[in-house]
Amino acid sequence: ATDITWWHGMGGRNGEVINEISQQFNAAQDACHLTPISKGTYEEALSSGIAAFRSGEQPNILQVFDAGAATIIAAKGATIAAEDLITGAGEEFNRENFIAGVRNFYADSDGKFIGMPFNSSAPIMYFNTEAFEKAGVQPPKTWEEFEEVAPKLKEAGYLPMTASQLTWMMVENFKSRNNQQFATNNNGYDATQGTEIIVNDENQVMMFEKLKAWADDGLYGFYGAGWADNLKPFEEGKAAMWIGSSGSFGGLQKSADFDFGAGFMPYWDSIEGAGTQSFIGGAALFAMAGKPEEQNTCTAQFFSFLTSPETQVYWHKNTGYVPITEAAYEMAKGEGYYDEQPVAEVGIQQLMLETGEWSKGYRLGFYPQIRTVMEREFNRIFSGETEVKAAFDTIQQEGNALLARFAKTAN
Ligand SMILES: O=P(O)(O)OC[C@H](O)CO
Repeated sequence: ATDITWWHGMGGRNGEVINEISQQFNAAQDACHLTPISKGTYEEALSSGIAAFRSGEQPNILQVFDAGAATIIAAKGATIAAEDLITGAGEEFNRENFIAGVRNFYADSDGKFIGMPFNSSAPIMYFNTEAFEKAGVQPPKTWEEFEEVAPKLKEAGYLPMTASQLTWMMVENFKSRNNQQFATNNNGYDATQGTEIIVNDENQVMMFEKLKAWADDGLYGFYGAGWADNLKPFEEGKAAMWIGSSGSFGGLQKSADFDFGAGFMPYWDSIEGAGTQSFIGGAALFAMAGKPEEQNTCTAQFFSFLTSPETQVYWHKNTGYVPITEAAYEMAKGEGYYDEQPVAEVGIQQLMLETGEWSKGYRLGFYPQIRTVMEREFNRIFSGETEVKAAFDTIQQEGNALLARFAKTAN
């Protein structure tokens, strides 16, 4: 068999399911043998993959998260477009088979798939059913409703809300859910040169002033700006709501020992045109260049295997990532899966909400580094070291300096 390797950035239950689908691929045929290797976090997988490419030791497949899309797409000669790889290997491929929300994020300006969408997610609102029953309130659809119910949840003895990765939730998806422009040049899609982020605007600043005020009033718990910092109080049954990834559903089913439901991530009723879909989250798989043809053929076959309805539904059910093809979504529906597990449908429904002018996605170079600047400033906001507006002015300035540097390298 021809050996191929897949570097990824997943751990926990999702990492286990990656191993399971790799074994399923290996068992389904004899010509190729796939070895998945966890490189740590999404950030670590991206930097390891790029470093390995520079030294000629790249894997066949690299998982790259949404935030790293522009970086990997612009890395000259580092990847082979997934669509070219698949059709070149004689496999069937049709963009229209994919749900609308995933078609653009990892594609070039002509719609050609550069990355192969794999684990697509939405940031959703999980809620502890008993907390809402005890408080006698309904899960909020808007942040205005949150402001009404949060004091009652607090009175009932709960921390009303925590939220995962604030950059993803409260900046990127604040922009998408509220149909707010995130960057010039059509959110970065139309050009790399001259693209600037827009984050120190009135509405973005308002979101964080609210979060800070809610934190000061004990209505929102901030335990750090990173991925894993805020889930524990929800898992322990102390927080009534957690804004987290739909891709955390598989893990939560094992770790949360109580009934929970989910709804869409709230938006602001006060912002005109708000309530649009969220950006596609999660990651895609990139075929690294410089590999022998027989290995590329195996990579193409694995990409086809991954998008088969059976594999997609297995992945969806075991992790919570959304089905990325219409056929897989229909298969899950046809099996009655969402009657049994309505939480599992929330992510895909949120991705299928109305498309706003600014909800289709973003393409920003060095964006993982911009997120790091944001995280530093968010920690300073919640520790009281800086005012919200000043923090976002800093993010705007440092973020745009990073974008300008990226534009030079992409020249
Ligand atoms: O936790 P995930 O995999 O849903 O990813 C969330 C973000 O999109 C990653 O940047």
